Amino acid sequence: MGAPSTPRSPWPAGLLLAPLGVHAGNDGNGINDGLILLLAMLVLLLAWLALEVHRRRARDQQAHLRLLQEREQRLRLALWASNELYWQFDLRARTLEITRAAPGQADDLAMHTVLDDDPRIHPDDLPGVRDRLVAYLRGETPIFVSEHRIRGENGQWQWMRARGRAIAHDAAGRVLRLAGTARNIDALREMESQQQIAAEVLRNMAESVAVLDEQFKFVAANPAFSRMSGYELEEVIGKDTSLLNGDRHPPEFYQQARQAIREHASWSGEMWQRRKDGRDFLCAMQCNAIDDPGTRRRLYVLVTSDITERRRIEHELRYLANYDPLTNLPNRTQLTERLSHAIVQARRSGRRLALLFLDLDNFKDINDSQGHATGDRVLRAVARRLQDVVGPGRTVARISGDEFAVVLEDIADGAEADQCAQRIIEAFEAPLHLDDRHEATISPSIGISLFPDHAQVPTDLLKHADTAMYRAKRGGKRGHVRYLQEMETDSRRRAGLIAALRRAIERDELHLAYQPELRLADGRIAAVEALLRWDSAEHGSIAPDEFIPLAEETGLIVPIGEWVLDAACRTLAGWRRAGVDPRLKVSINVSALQLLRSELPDAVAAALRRHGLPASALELELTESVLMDNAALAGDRLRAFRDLGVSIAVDDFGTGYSSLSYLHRLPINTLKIDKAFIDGIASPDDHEDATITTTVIAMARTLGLQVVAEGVETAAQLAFLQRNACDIAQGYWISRPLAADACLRFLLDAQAGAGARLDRAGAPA
Ligand SMILES: Nc1nc2c(ncn2[C@@H]2O[C@@H]3COP(=O)(O)O[C@H]4[C@@H](O)[C@H](n5cnc6c(=O)[nH]c(N)nc65)O[C@@H]4COP(=O)(O)O[C@H]3[C@H]2O)c(=O)[nH]1
Repeated sequence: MGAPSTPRSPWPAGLLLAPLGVHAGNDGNGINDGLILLLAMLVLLLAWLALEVHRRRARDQQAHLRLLQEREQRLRLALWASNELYWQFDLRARTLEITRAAPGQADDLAMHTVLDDDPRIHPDDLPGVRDRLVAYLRGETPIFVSEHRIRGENGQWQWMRARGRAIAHDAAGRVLRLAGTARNIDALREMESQQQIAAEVLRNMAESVAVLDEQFKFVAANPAFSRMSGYELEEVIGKDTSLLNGDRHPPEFYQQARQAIREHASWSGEMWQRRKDGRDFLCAMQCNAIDDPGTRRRLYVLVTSDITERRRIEHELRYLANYDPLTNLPNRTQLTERLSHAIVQARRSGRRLALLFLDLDNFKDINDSQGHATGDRVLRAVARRLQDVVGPGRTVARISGDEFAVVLEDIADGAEADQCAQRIIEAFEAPLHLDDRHEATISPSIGISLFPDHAQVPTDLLKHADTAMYRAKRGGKRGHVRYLQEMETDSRRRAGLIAALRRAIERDELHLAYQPELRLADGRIAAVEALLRWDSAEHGSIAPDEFIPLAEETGLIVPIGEWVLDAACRTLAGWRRAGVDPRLKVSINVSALQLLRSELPDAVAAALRRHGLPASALELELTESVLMDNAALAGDRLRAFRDLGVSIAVDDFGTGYSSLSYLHRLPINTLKIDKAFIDGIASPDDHEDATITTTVIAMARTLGLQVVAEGVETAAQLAFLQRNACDIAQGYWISRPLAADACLRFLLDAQAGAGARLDRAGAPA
């Protein structure tokens, strides 16, 4: 478009002037005619001009109309193609006029206009729309722009983005109408929201996600990448991923991974990487190739998780599953595995293998008396000692608690296993070094089983070695025993007895027998010893020598001992009420485990209180070996009993190699000379027993201790004891252990008579 040009005349200027010049010289008529002609021509000319102007205007109008139509067509096309609609909003009437372009019937585009006198904007978006409108009307924004939901023709909410401006004002300049375009942006918003979610997911992912170019240079990465690698994004963009390579893999490893990604468009695996701070971390990686649709270049998306910690925990769990954390020795699981392997080898080579099953003697006592920390130190020291003795090539395992095992592969015969067991026992004679100041001495009992002689599979080898170990224990501990088939019945019985013993109290299968003790000086029954009896519903009557060791091993002796204490006190209290001499004492046997438990003095005091007995009515019997084995604690415990007023007897005296001078330092009242010595005192061939007995009696007298002779079976023995001024005699010659009511009759009869009735026919209980 240019400046409007002046309309040009269809006649050249010379033509208009030329007729005027021709008639310039004519007279009057000639002048009139000429004038008329001239006027006529002028009229014609004017008429022609008017016509021409009219035609021209018509042409211009048509051209303008075409232009307008063209423009309108273009506008329709633009509206239709851009998917926009045209709107006008009347601020006073609050009506919204919407015009859309849509294909008409004749393949043209038609405009459809609808007037909405109740435009519905989503209530959540309404305040925002209002604010933006007000901002525009106040001139705060150059145009009105808003994204909001309106109710569409189908009744559904649709997101629209509207842009518009004022198109009409009133005289005061206030805006009357706004107009503009708007488009549905549902799809756009959906896409934006998906992009936002994807971006948010990437941002919050624990896995590091990095995008690499074809040369394996970083293009992008999420925050987890920085957390994992220690590098900020800007430090790595454009850098090669080898920036993270450590030296845990050879360079070829990384090359092969890249090669695999290039060839297969995908790679996954584990890789050690190095953080910015130099620490290595183990990654699980997944790398996939993608083709950027925009640039058509190939990219790699690398998703990485740090599995260092997970792997460490896995290792730890595997270690815990196979090793004992206290001693670092293989545990039972690992032992079984190694045994299986060793069995396969032995089968191939035709050689033997031995399994040594070790249990520490009296370990329970150490644990109970000196605490678990000391117990743990002992176990660690035992593990070291065992490894030293058997040598590095052999498996030493800790099975549980104080049980260990040694596997001897490739041995010729059982004798070789015996020798190794003996070496172990001797090695434990030297004290174990616990720390700079503490030592402990402990011995093992060892059971031995052999492949192929005794078993074919690890579990049986273990079971048989365990059985043999129990036999070694019962054989006096600190020894080794090889498995024999016959032991099987034994161990089955043991297991059965233990199970039955656990239920003995609740099933009321226990009772006490009482054996009177005779004062030789005046024939009075000074005490009765309470002896435990067990009549098992399944196993019949079991001797204390059989079930007491089982109760001690299993710890059942603690509740059973409490039961004995209570039952003995109850019986004595009943007897007292029945008229028995109140000077009569009841003595009960106390096992090592009971002594070691700090609750025993309180339990004793409580039982006495419960049954209204004075402390002087109770005597506790402890075997000499219990006192010797627990020397450190025994003194304290015994003093607690002395403070209570309860007396203490040393049972089985003479069997435990203790010195009287040691025992003298303990607050004890009575020595009970073991039956083994009494058996020989009246025999003319056995001077040794007689000498020992008289010496013990004499020494005890000088130390102010009372002496009881156990197991007196004959009148001759009794006479010997009387002659040698023994204080008290106990044994079948005086009375067998009696049931409580029988014992009561015995006591009352004895009181009634002049001295004890020597009841050789008394029914044993
Ligand atoms: N051959 C023979 N034996 C005689 C004679 N006089 C007594 N005896 C037996 O010798 C044992 C004496 O008990 P002990 O040395 O304390 O030895 C007891 C004691 O160490 C233990 N025991 C018994 N009752 C209990 C208890 O309640 N608690 C604990 N911890 N141990 C107990 O069991 C062991 C055996 O007890 P019992 O079988 O009752 O055997 C009793 C008794 O019946 C005799 O003239 N000749």
